[in-house]
Amino acid sequence: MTEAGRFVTFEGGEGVGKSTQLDLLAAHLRARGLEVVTTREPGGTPRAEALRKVLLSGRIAPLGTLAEAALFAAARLDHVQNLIAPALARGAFVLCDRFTDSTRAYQGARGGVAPQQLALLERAAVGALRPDLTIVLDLPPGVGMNRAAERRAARGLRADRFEAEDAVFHEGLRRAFLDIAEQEPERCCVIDAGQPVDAVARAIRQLVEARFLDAQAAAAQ
Ligand SMILES: Nc1ncnc2c1ncn2[C@@H]1O[C@H](COP(=O)(O)OP(=O)(O)O)[C@@H](O)[C@H]1O
Ligand SMILES: Cc1cn([C@H]2C[C@H](O)[C@@H](COP(=O)(O)OP(=O)(O)O)O2)c(=O)[nH]c1=O
Repeated sequence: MTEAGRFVTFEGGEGVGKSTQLDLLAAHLRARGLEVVTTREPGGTPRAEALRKVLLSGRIAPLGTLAEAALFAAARLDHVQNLIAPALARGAFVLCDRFTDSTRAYQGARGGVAPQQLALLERAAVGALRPDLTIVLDLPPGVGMNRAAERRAARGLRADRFEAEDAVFHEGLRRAFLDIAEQEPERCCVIDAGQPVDAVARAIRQLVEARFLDAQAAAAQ
């Protein structure tokens, strides 16, 4: 468990619906009167957002995946110290779009950085902090990539460093997230993201309520 608050992360490949579902869960929890902080990685603080720009531009890629992993960790260190940890200490729900599992999947499983090196970077960035719950949104990569491409077209954006990777990369990513969920079943929950938005949102609400809010209500009785 984290400190007083609750730390929930959303993970999965591109276009699986992480930010859509994060916003819906935030609205639901706020309607119940809870303090909710929504954030994302890489980013979440001004310094980490500056690192995000460089990472997603692809300018770090020539330095290799270990250097990329180190920069993701640097962004995460600032994010944890200045936003996530203080919010948890206040007792807030912190909902984060991607976190350490994205580094494990993208830079580790797909990028080939050794697990021991990733573990060192992770420890330096987050210390003992672990998400209380990680929601892994699972979708065949073709569907997610199409969704992400439609979203980009609607916003007039180009594919970033990772969206531009090929189908084999994205299929491997899906497997990597499912493997993480299998290894840590108490922390991770896999949800079928191919369902309509409302059905996915309902599944997530039920999960969060059962895990955090029902238990709280029972303890208060
Ligand atoms: N369950 C869903 N079914 C169909 N389209 C969806 C669903 N969830 C999200 N989308 C759409 O897919 C695109 C990507 O969703 P988004 O939440 O931005 O994904 P992510 O944050 O995982 O990249 C958006 O245009 C969004 O409206
Ligand atoms: C947090 C994190 C993200 N990433 C990648 C995954 C995404 O391609 C990108 C973040 O872009 P973003 O637009 O937030 O993700 P999405 O496309 O799912 O909406 O950075 C890593 O490679 N390692 C990490 O540790």
